[in-house]
Amino acid sequence: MKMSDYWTTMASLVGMLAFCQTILQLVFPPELRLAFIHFLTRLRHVFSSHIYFDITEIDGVNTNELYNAVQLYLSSSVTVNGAVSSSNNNTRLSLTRVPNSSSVTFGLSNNDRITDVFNGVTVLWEHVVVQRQVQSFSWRPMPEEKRGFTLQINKRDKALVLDSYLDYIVGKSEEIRRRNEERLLYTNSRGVSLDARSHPWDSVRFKHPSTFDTLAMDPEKKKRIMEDLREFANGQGFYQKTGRAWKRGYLLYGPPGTGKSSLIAAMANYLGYDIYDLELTEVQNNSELRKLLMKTSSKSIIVIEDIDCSISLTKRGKNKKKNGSYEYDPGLTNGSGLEEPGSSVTLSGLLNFTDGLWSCCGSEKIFVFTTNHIEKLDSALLRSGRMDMHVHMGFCKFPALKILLKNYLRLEEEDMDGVVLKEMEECVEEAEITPADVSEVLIRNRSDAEKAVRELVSVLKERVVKRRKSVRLKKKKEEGEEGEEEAEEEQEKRALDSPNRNREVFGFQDEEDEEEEKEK
Ligand SMILES: Nc1ncnc2c1ncn2[C@@H]1O[C@H](COP(=O)(O)OP(=O)(O)OP(=O)(O)O)[C@@H](O)[C@H]1O
Ligand SMILES: [Mg+2]
Repeated sequence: MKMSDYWTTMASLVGMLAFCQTILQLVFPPELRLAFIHFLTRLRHVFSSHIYFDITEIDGVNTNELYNAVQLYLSSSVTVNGAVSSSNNNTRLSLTRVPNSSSVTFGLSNNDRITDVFNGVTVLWEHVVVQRQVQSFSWRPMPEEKRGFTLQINKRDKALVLDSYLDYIVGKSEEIRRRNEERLLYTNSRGVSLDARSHPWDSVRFKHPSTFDTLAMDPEKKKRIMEDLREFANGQGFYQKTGRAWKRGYLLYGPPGTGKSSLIAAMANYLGYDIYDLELTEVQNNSELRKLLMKTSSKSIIVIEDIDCSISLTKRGKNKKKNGSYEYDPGLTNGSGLEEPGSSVTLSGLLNFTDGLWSCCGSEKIFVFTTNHIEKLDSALLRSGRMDMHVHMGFCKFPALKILLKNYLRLEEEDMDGVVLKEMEECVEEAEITPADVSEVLIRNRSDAEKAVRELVSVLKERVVKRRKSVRLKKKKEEGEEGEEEAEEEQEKRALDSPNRNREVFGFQDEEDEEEEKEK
């Protein structure tokens, strides 16, 4: 064919295309045009040797976890698997960097394609993004996008893809997430639309440095928690065999600053789970609570912090409504008993949240409640099955103190003066000091380890004196006596500061003797 003939044919083809497009636009109104294109696509699929699978971002009401898995898997294929990226030189990649994230994420651009090879079979992925129809009236300012991946495979490879390729992708994506060591922290806010397509949780990258190594707590207790978590994460078979929902509840209780939130972060880092921090006061009713639960993904920790404060708890039976339901006083009544309209998260709603049928949608979920006042909680909330493990986070003891010294000052036990260590060991429990307070002293003096230890010892002693004073005062009040408090306090201080002080001066010997007497 001559060059001029070639160009003539090309020009007539382009002309024909333009004509067809004009006809299409004239004949079909915009809504019908899309349907017609869909029809043509289907027609092509029927006669094609290929089969297509659509994996949409939203699956009915829930987020489609397979979509997220494919996205993560493909983004890693693009960067890690040279074979894939080199065969897709024309692929356009989108680059994203989420706030708080250190890494850049690659992804397929809208409506772009990429090939992947699995067990010698080549498959084609397309990232399909379609603008939703802009409605004449909408509460949402921006038109929404409908996203999904289309997987194109040869019909003869269908069995292989369905049997193992998709499982492989899910497994691989989980591995990538764990490796990235970046999890998401979700939170809910009031008034978020809960329709099927929207996501009621806002998320940020979660990079909390707390781990079980940095956590100051009794090593035995720590070991038990870690074992429990490990057994839970590996327990799919067990939960299935015993007919239990694959979930576990933890109640963390103890005074402020003892590490409850730090433990939650350590759990998330240990298991590689996301955290859903549920702000209960922002939830308006049970049905909203249920919808929030439905939109959580598996492998996650659902946290309600300070359950006794975020929502003022009324024990079951105390605040029974006429219709037989029980309710929380969400702190809005100010004790007046007048409830704000629209706020009716009930105790049974919360119990269902943790233990009802809905709690099993998705699997591998851990519920964690924290409180400073366990005695305020309804016993129904605390029973096994809801809160399987109760963890008391208490004041700092000597083993925990050693962990803090190691973390903050890099001081091992053997690096320290034996006398100082002994002093700390003797004072720390009686001082009733929280790990947060110890951390504060150590952070303040972190550039000078010696000074930090000195200050810590003096803080511990001061607290011991104060505590003994308050105990004595209390005792005297009970006995109705007035005492020589000042003099006794002074004597106590001198005893603690004396270089020749021994256990008798400290008064420990007396206490032990007393205890021995009692035992006798
Ligand atoms: N057990 C601990 N191990 C290590 N650090 C701790 C521990 N407890 C407290 N801290 C330090 O104190 C700070 C406060 O701790 P955290 O927020 O975990 O306490 P909390 O028990 O959740 O307190 P609250 O009841 O007020 O929420 C943390 O930043 C952490 O550095
Ligand atoms: Mg906390």
